[in-house]
Amino acid sequence: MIGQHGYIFGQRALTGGTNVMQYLTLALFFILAVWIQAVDIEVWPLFPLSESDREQCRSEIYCQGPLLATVQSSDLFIDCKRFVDMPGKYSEDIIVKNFAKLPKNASKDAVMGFVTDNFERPGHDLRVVVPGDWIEEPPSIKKIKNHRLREFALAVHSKWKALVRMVDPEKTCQECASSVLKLPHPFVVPGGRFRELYYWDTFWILEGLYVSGMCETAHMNIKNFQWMIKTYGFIPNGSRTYYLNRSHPPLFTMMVRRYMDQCVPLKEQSQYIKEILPYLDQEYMFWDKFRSVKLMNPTDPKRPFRMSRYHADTNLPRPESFLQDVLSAQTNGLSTDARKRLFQQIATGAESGWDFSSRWFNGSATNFTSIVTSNIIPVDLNSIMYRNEMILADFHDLGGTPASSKRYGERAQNRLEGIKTYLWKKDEWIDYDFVRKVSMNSEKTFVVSNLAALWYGAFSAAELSPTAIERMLQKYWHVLWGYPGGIPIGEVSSGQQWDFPNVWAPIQLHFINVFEALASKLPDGGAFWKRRAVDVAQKLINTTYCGYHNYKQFFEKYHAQVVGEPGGGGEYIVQDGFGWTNGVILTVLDRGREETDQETGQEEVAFRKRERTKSIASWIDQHPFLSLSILIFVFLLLSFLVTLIKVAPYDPVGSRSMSGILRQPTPALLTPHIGDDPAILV
Ligand SMILES: OC[C@H]1O[C@H](O[C@H]2O[C@H](CO)[C@@H](O)[C@H](O)[C@H]2O)[C@H](O)[C@@H](O)[C@@H]1O
Repeated sequence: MIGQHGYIFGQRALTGGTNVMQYLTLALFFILAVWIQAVDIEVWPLFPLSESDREQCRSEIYCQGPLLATVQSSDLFIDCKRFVDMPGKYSEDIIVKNFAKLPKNASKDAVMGFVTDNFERPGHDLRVVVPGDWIEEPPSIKKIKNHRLREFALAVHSKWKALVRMVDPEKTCQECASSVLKLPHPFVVPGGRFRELYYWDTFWILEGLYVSGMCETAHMNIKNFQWMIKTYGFIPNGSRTYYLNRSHPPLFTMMVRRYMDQCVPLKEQSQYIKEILPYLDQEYMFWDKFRSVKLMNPTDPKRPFRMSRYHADTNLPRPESFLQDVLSAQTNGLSTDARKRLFQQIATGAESGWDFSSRWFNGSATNFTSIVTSNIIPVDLNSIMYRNEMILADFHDLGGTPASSKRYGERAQNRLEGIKTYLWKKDEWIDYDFVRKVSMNSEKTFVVSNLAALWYGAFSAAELSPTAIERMLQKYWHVLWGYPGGIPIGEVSSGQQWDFPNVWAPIQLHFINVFEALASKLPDGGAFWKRRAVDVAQKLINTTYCGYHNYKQFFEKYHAQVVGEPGGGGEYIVQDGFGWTNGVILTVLDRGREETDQETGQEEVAFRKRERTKSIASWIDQHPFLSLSILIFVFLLLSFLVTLIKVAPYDPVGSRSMSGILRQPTPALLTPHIGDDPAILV
């Protein structure tokens, strides 16, 4: 771009008559352009936005102010999110004026009347769309031989039709108030109360879409993220104005990498990288500029470690959980400043995606005044950033910008050393509180993020051998394999949703990947770890399958101790849908085709037998008289045959006797059909 400007300038300079000054200016521009390319990463973004430029949520309805406070404090709905998802029937100005007409201390009924008069139901400004690339039976699902699992996968696959949304401009007037971000393309929502696009959820949703053969829908989500980066300079938590002051775990670069591998033909990949890189650089810049903390490097103080933290840009209650946040502050009688700090820390907890977890508290997780998310250097976030830096180094290399590639490589190396210095504790990684300068979680209660560096490969393979990883995993045997419902998020039971006993599908997939990768690195082929991966996969399928059969729902989280039961805790009831659960189920079923195939014989035979029995039973049910007549007829026939055998002369050879014939095994019956189930021999 800079080169292009230089060229145009040069054209004008040449046509307007050449002079030394013009050449000098041209040369100066050229030098500037080269310098800009060479200095630090800070100058890369294509869409530079200063702190003050960055759009904040200023809406008096959806973000802050007396209207929001009055409606939410009136406790009209079970879930505060309901109100901030309601589009207005009029513009914000008109609604605010209508609100001013309400008397001070208006009754609950009066506030409800105001809401009904001025707002539509949540989701009114969104349209459900059936994605164009959705087909009844995608080839990869057809290939699942096990009948029940195939049907299960199809049930999950059919959920995409209910989870894809589009902003619907026709439903509301142009200037009507709404918290919806006007995404240009269709997007996949998690489901239930989550009616908008969610940043990190989308990673696992896309994984499921690949199994469903829906590259186009996956691409639409990616393009929406590109639009967000261009419009806001970063990717918010979700596509609502009230999420504009925080992001989510930064998985976009990894999503793009996977999308490219899955959907972009090899010969188009280098062009695709060139197109997408400015967006990835910009996202990286956001995290680097607004979420970095420099930590002392003891071996080289001039080269501090640049580590990441979560840090929401607000000190107000979260609009979608307004009452909870205000009550947390009130019950603890906090000063104005302390309230602001509390709200900032809570919103930061939401940015982490783990909202909420005992991980973020330096006291009891039931008392929000001890939440310190912003003060923590989290293992998972820094592992994600490390992986992003590695991918960006690779992309710049492929995209023909080796200097940038080198800089990202150096960043990755710096972070790796930082992780080792501050987070690594003998045989796991532990979050670090850089304010108090202590490791979190001093009681040594296990939380799965202590192994998150394994999920993203953020450790030095030279220093951590496969055997050391095996030891590390075996130490937590009771958590990783001790529960029938899968791997719980940790051992602490606090009542928060990112604590025991909740099992989250994405975490199961992380561990399946780790065990598979470990197996591939072991000299004996890693049969043991392959089995462990299958074990986790099997538990995920068992619990989601039973959950679906018992409740006809795909839950957002499950219970570690009771197969098929939803998880709980936190500030809203467990949701049905559910984007990332569906994505992980499809991925696991697709990958585990080998394993499920081995069981196909027995499974299929047992299934068909049950189906046959069921259909015979239902036929009898429908034709009671006919069935009775057949029964009497068979009885009479048998009695007649028995009498006949009794009176027939004894034949010692047996070849022609009835009983002899009945004993003759026919080759067809001896050949096990599908599987060796003895049931088929009858
Ligand atoms: O409304 C409360 C919070 O809800 C979201 O968090 C939870 O759901 C998200 C969507 O599935 C998920 O990404 C997150 O990990 C969950 O904890 C939302 O992301 C929060 O910002 C919000 O405060």
